[in-house]
Amino acid sequence: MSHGTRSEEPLTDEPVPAGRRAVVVGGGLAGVTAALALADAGVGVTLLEGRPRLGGLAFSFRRGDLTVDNGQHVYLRCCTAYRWFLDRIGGAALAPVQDRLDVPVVDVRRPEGRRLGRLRRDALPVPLHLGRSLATYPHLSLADRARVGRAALALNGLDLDDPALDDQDFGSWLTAHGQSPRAVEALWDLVGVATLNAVAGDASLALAAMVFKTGLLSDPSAADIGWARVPLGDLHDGLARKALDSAGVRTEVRTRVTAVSAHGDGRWSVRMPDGTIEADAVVLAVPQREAYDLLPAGALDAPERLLGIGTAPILNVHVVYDRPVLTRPFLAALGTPVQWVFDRTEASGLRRGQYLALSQSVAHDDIDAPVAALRERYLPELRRLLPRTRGARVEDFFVTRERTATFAPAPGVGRLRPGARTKAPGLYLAGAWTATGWPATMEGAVRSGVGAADAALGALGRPRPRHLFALEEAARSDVPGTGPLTLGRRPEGTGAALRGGPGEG
Ligand SMILES: Cc1cc2nc3c(=O)[nH]c(=O)nc-3n(C[C@H](O)[C@H](O)[C@H](O)COP(=O)(O)OP(=O)(O)OC[C@H]3O[C@@H](n4cnc5c(N)ncnc54)[C@H](O)[C@@H]3O)c2cc1C
Repeated sequence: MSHGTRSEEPLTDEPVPAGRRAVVVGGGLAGVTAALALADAGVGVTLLEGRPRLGGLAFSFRRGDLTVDNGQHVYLRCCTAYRWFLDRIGGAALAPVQDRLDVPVVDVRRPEGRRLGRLRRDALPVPLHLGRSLATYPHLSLADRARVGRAALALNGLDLDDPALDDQDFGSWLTAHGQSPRAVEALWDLVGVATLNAVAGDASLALAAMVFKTGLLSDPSAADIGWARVPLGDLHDGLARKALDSAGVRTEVRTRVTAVSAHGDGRWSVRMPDGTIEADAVVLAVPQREAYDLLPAGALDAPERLLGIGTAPILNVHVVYDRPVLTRPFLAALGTPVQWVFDRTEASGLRRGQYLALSQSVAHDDIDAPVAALRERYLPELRRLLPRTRGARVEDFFVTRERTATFAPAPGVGRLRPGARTKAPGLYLAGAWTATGWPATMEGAVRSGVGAADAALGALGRPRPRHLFALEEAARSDVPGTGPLTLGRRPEGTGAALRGGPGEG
């Protein structure tokens, strides 16, 4: 195989000049981003993906007449890199952001019955934009509301560049700042579990502070929630593929890379079951375990650190009812194992009834449970949460399990996440698990792809495409002197992605 031809048509009359060829391994959001960025800079790019589709951990599949997402994905207005990505692939209009943050939160445990609260923002400057919502949030006592305000201000005062933050857990910090177990459950974990895929006690203070500071306290509109109104696959596979094709990237799916090796003259060989591709730069945009397996000796000082980055599961419970049972696009729940519920009807193509997806983060207890047990657990909970389900018939019930949905954002994980550059010239790392400063999100994945492409373009002597998302360089690295791109400080406001974030009955 060589770059410059696709199966159907020649990409260009001009062959890509020597010294300007790159292979990107892995067609998740990180890899697609890196491939687009490199191709936009005039590099000849081959993108190799082991599965039959692009999109990595954020994909869709067919189940009868339904198009199902493997897991509900949402993002926030402050996810500027992911929004740039949506624009770049021509998908922004298909995944719009709500006009103004509005999250219905239903508590079903209260003695007086089911109670609805709202987390909303006003058109006021930070932090006043959340003041009214917090002051009237019915799931917290008056005293807790006042203490939450004080803790939010203290959180906002933390310096995200202080490496000591990553050694502490968020739960202990919250306790030390007067947060009651109820405040943790009804507010901090409500947001934190969905964004970090960990409860406060298991989360790095650095990552939690990053999420809350950027998502809630950087800009009044930062936490407005966006989600795809079409199947994820339409964006991350269909439109991404189109954009790659028109940028001249040669994309090979069902192509698993088995080895990556350096020639010694600065060039690289990328081996697949049916051949080898030569390149001047290689971006490994695969999960950390696969990256560890593919990294040549000496590429990182302590490659075993990659194996120290844990993973955390997310379960999605899918229920199709014979009638509408939820009147909002999504809701969050308290006092029940149900975390977030989304209306998936329109995006899935369902014509009759309503399709709900329950997004269950930190799903260690459920991830291996049989479907029958999950059905027995969740259907009664939905009857408590959504009264209209009580008279409705369940037409379909199934689950999707992502055992390694995210990296575990545990204290100390920051030290284990490598930057984009390796010690092997021409070899770069990308993936939501690399040192982006973000938790495992679509935003982090896109940022990492931009970072890897930036590093490769510098080495290849190619100018950065003007429209490419701008990350700021940060001087943190596990490879002294290489200065990889890490924390992209938000160019225009910022934030975090709610996982399982966005619908009341
Ligand atoms: C259920 C679920 C819900 C989520 N919810 C949200 C959310 O609401 N908001 C949010 O922002 N994020 C969410 N995330 C996280 C988000 O999906 C990921 O952080 C992001 O998609 C990771 O992208 P990536 O490119 O870094 O990695 P991946 O998506 O893992 O891509 C890596 C790719 O490399 C390929 N690959 C691996 N080895 C090889 C090889 N040897 N050769 C070729 N290809 C290879 C894989 O097949 C894969 O396609 C969720 C994830 C899951 C699973």
